Amino acid sequence: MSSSALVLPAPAKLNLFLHIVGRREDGYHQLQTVFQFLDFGDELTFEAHDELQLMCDVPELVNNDNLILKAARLLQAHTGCVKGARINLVKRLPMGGGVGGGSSDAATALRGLNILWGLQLDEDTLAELGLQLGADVPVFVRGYAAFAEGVGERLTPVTPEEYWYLVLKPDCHVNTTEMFRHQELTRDTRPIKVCAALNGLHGNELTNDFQPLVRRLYPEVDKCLMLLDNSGNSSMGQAMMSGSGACVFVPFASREQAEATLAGIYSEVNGFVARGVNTSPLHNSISQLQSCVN
Ligand SMILES: C[C@](O)(CO)[C@H](O)COP(=O)(O)OP(=O)(O)OC[C@H]1O[C@@H](n2ccc(N)nc2=O)[C@H](O)[C@@H]1O
Ligand SMILES: Nc1ncnc2c1ncn2[C@@H]1O[C@H](COP(=O)(O)OP(=O)(O)OP(=O)(O)O)[C@@H](O)[C@H]1O
Repeated sequence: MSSSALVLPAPAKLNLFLHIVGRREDGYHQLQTVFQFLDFGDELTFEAHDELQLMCDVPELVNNDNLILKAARLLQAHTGCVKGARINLVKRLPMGGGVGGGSSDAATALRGLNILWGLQLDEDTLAELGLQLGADVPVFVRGYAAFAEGVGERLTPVTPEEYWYLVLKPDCHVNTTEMFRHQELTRDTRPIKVCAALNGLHGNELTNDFQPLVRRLYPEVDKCLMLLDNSGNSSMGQAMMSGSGACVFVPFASREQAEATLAGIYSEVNGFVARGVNTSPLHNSISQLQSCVN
C-alpha cells in the first residue's frame, strides 16, 4: 500500500425498529425506521490506478455485481471521469445480515472516489446516486442517525441513546428481495410521527415487521432471539432483528455488560459487541482528512 492510499471505514447500521407502512406501484415498500450506525464495519483502501480494480479477502465478492464497482461505474458515467482506482475491501460485516454491509461499502466507495478523483460532487448528488444503488445507501452517504421514511431515503436526523450493542449472527443468510416479496409480510402498519418513534425506542410497541416472518422461516434467527430473551441479561431494551435479518441485537448501558452476555452464549452462536453511534465513522474519518488538508 502506498503512502498516498486513502483508507476509509464502511460501518454497519442497525434498524432500531422497522415498520412497513405501504407499497408503491413499482413494488418498492414504504418504510418507517430509525437508522443508527455501529463503530464496527468493513474497511476500504483507495489508490490511484489506470484501471478500475477490486481486491477482497473474500474472493467470491470480487465480481462485476459488487456494489463498490457499481458505485465506481456510476460515478464515472455521471461525471465523465476516466480515471481508475485500485480498491481493497476488508470484509468484516456478515453478508445478508441486515446490517447494511454492501450498502455501506457502496457509500464509502462514492465518498472515497469523490475524493480520490477530485470530483467535488456535493452530498445531495452523492445521496441521489447512492439511491440508484440501493435504498440503504443514502443514509450511509449522509452519515447521521436518522428517522427514515419513503423507501428509506427521506431522512430526519435524530440522536437516539448511543448504547453498546450485542449483535448475534445467526448461521443463515436472509435474502432481502425474497422477504419483501413474501405474501405473508404485513405491509399496513399505521404510520407514526418522529417523536413517537424516538419515545418508543427499545420499548415493546415498536417492532420489526420482518421479524415474525423471518423467525418462522429461519429457525437460526428464532434461536438467537430466544437465547437473548432467556439469557437473564441486564439489557436496556428488547432483542430485535435488524433490517430484513438475519442479525439480531440487544442494547446495553456498558461494553462490559454486552461482552459478559456474549461470553455466556458464545459456544452456541457467533456475535460481536459494538457501540451505536449517531455520526458515521466514515464521516469522522473524512472530517479528519479535511482538517489535515486545511
Ligand atoms: C430492509 C432494509 O435493509 C431496511 O433498512 C432496506 O429496506 C433494504 O435496503 P437495500 O438492501 O439497500 O435494498 P435494495 O438493494 O434497494 O433492494 C433490494 C430489493 O428489496 C426490495 N425493496 C427494497 C427496499 C424497499 N424499501 N422496498 C422494497 O421492496 C425490492 O424488491 C428490491 O429489489
Ligand atoms: N460490497 C459488498 N459486500 C457484501 N455483499 C455485496 C457487496 N456487493 C454486492 N453484494 C451482494 O449483496 C448481497 C447482500 O449483501 P449485504 O451484506 O449488503 O446484505 P444485508 O446486510 O442484508 O444488506 P441490507 O441490510 O442492506 O439488506 C450479498 O450476498 C452479495 O451477493
